[in-house]
Amino acid sequence: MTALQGLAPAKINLTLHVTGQRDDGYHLLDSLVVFADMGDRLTCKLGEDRLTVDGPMGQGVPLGPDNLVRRAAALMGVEAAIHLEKHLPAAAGIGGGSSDAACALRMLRELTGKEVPDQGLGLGADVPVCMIARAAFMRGIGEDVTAVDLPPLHAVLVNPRVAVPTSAVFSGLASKVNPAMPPLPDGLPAADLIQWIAAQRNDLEPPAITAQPVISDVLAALRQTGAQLTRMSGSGATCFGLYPDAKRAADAAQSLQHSGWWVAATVLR
Ligand SMILES: C[C@@](CO)(OP(=O)(O)O)[C@H](O)COP(=O)(O)OP(=O)(O)OC[C@H]1O[C@@H](n2ccc(N)nc2=O)[C@H](O)[C@@H]1O
Ligand SMILES: Nc1ncnc2c1ncn2[C@@H]1O[C@H](COP(=O)(O)OP(=O)(O)O)[C@@H](O)[C@H]1O
Repeated sequence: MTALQGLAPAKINLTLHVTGQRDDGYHLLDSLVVFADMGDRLTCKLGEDRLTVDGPMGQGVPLGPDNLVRRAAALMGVEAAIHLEKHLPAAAGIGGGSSDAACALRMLRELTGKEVPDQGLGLGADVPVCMIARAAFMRGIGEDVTAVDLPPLHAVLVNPRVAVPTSAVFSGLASKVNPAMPPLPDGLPAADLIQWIAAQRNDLEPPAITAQPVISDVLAALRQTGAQLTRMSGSGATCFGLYPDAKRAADAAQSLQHSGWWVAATVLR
């Protein structure tokens, strides 16, 4: 029986503008999303229905039918043995569960030849963008995904090891209707792109900081490493800093190792 291996990369919202709310409570988003060169690792084989989890962040990940990779197999209508090597913190604003689900869906699509219903939207608003796992604009509640070419960005990701539930952060928004992103000019080099991103927002940052004030400390620590831009991703608590090159990102990550926080230097694409 063929076994496939895949990477479920961390998802980073470089910008996240909340522009409205639908009648069902879901919020309308306008977000520029990129993916790291690191993440969880999955192995998938058709046959027995089984999930095993290990890896440095495997503790506490649900093993039952609510795990998003098991829900991915159920959505595809197949039984599969899936092994998940967890490297990303959960409930962290970097789509760990959504990216795992998307990776499982891609592998099951390849193994079965079946189409993925609705690009996996039923498993979470972040799953469609995680299906393409490359730089994209994400709009609607997450279902409207358009790939975009960006220069690679050198980054450090920092999570203070506190879980932030997404729905609670959306509920804490002071305003549900905020300005959309302006159009992104074509072909910006990295330095100009970073300036453009700096002029945008993550509207979920203030309510996430209210829920977990340590996020302010993470942003301040990243600023002190000389990052060109610091911001929170998604509903938090993971924050990122952007740097002009890989050496400066690696040095920044090294200088944050003593914090006890989860720290990763990476390239975003
Ligand atoms: C906020 C974002 C930004 O990329 O990222 P994360 O912080 O999760 O990484 C995503 O929209 C999260 O996507 P995902 O985590 O898949 O969301 P879901 O499981 O569908 O929804 C979890 C909860 O978030 C809220 N939610 C989510 C998406 C959206 N457009 N509007 C919402 O209001 C709802 O309260 C929902 O019950
Ligand atoms: N494969 C998975 N990995 C991590 N968390 C998962 C997984 N499947 C289900 N979950 C649940 O989903 C919740 C949200 O996790 P995650 O997708 O990592 O967060 P976020 O939406 O903030 O990026 C977790 O609290 C966890 O209980």
